[in-house]
Amino acid sequence: MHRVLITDPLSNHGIEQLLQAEDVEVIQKTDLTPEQLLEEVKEADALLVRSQTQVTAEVIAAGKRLQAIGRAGVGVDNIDIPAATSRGIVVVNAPDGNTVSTAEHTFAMLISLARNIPQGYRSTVQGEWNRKQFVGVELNKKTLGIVGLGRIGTELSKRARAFHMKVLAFDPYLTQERAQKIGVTQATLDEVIAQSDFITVHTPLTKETRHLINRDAFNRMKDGVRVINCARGGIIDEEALAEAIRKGKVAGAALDVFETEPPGHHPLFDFPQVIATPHLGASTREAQENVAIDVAGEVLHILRGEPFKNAVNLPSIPAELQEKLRPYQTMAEKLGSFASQAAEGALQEVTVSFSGELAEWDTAPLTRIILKGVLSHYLSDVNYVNAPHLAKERGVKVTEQKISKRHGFTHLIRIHIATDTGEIAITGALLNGLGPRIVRIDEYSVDVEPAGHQLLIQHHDRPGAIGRVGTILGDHDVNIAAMQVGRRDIGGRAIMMLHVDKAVPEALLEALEQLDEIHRVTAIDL
Ligand SMILES: NC(=O)c1ccc[n+]([C@@H]2O[C@H](COP(=O)([O-])OP(=O)(O)OC[C@H]3O[C@@H](n4cnc5c(N)ncnc54)[C@H](O)[C@@H]3O)[C@@H](O)[C@H]2O)c1
Ligand SMILES: O=C(O)CC[C@@H](O)C(=O)O
Repeated sequence: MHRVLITDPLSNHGIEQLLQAEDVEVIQKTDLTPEQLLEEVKEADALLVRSQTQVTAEVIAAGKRLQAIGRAGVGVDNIDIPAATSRGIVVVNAPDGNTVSTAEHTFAMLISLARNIPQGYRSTVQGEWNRKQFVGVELNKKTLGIVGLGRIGTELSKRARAFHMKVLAFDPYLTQERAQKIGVTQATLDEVIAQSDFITVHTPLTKETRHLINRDAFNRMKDGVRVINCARGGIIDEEALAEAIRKGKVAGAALDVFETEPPGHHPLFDFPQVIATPHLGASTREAQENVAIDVAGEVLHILRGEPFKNAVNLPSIPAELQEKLRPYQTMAEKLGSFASQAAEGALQEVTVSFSGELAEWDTAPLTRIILKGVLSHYLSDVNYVNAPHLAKERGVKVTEQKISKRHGFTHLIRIHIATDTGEIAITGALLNGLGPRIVRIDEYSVDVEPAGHQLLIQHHDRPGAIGRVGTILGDHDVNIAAMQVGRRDIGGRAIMMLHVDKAVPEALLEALEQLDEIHRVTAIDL
């Protein structure tokens, strides 16, 4: 039974699929104190949040069973992603579900700002009839500057164009072609700042975007500019904004998000030119149902070991590529595990080479799975989410290579492991009708199914060696299911690969090592 803890208000309709799932227990507890959250998360297999719950490294450490963290929304700045990745916990979000709602809220803030609607409302309901104080401006023919032309920025630009605004957009990933397609003018950040009558930000909050709109930016804006932030508090430097309003540079500001939330009585609220809402961009029935449905479905897939998308801490894999790579995934992990068990010494480097048809594909997901197989021999709690992170943390160099030439096989995966005392290379292939096979161990050709209990014996090629090994296994009641022998030269170095029916006892390993033609014996369990 999977336990899913939900700590922010989510649409029940959205999480219906979780509530109805027979293999899921849903615990909904909102407004938890940090201490209560640390207690509740201990037994959770998945944690679902919106933007209020702070999923800190401490919370993640307390969540010993956590496999997934689901964010019912876009921004994941309330989740310690590196801490989750380090623990191998997948973080998924719902990037599309609240796009329209937030674009509409931003546009509502734009119009409210232009026409002083909140101020007019407050004055009128207080019994005033002040028709001179709230004179506003038209949006028609004005310039809207958008910083961040992603999902929300793009939807907002459509609405601005419908009001005959000129739209300037700055986004490092915006192409001229796309700008023309959606009817905006691609601009630099400086041009947006200097030429816009209204400036709105729609970027994530990152170290690059924190205080992107700062004092220097305000000084370069048009007099009477109006600014909007429905993205994340902190993209606009609030102190610099207050100063720009005081100096008369900024005619108005509309804020849905704040550097600290809730903001309490924020100094900016003392300015009549400032209008504010409590992070309502995504607060519509439609958005909340969308994001809850999306993220609940993703979490369910993760808990059930099914394919999922929208992982924030994993590269997204196109469905077509997922289908291509799926047959190789099990083999990749087995090969990685075999290679690390066959290696001797402290792991230093892992080099993965793909040849044949595999060399033509994006094989990074397979490299992740191989790395999981390799590291699982040395570390517990390794999965393909944290494998690269754990390798890097331990100074293990990981290299991926593509080799176009074929070796008689339609594709090959070769894993070379270098340790502080030596190296070994294992090559595998997926044979039609036979499944995964190890076809080379170092320079020896073999045909080994990477499964069950294996014995890898490195020995000197000598008459009777095989017989003596067989006798010792028999003496220890270990039956041989299959056996492969490979050698370089007659009388030279050679290997035996034995597939045996049960785990190899330590006493058997010691007995084999007594034979003077034996160099090394390794038990490998897959
Ligand atoms: N107020 C709300 O309730 C609410 C709701 C949804 C999203 N948001 C916030 O809005 C943000 C944008 O959401 P989205 O769905 O459009 O995200 P998105 O990822 O689709 O778009 C973000 C865009 O910002 C651009 N960008 C990144 N760094 C930049 C920089 N330094 N300068 C200019 N552009 C930069 C990216 O290239 C991308 O195109 C989210 O990160 C989230 O924080 C707020
Ligand atoms: O959940 C919310 O209400 C806000 C979500 C929003 O900030 C987001 O980043 O998606």
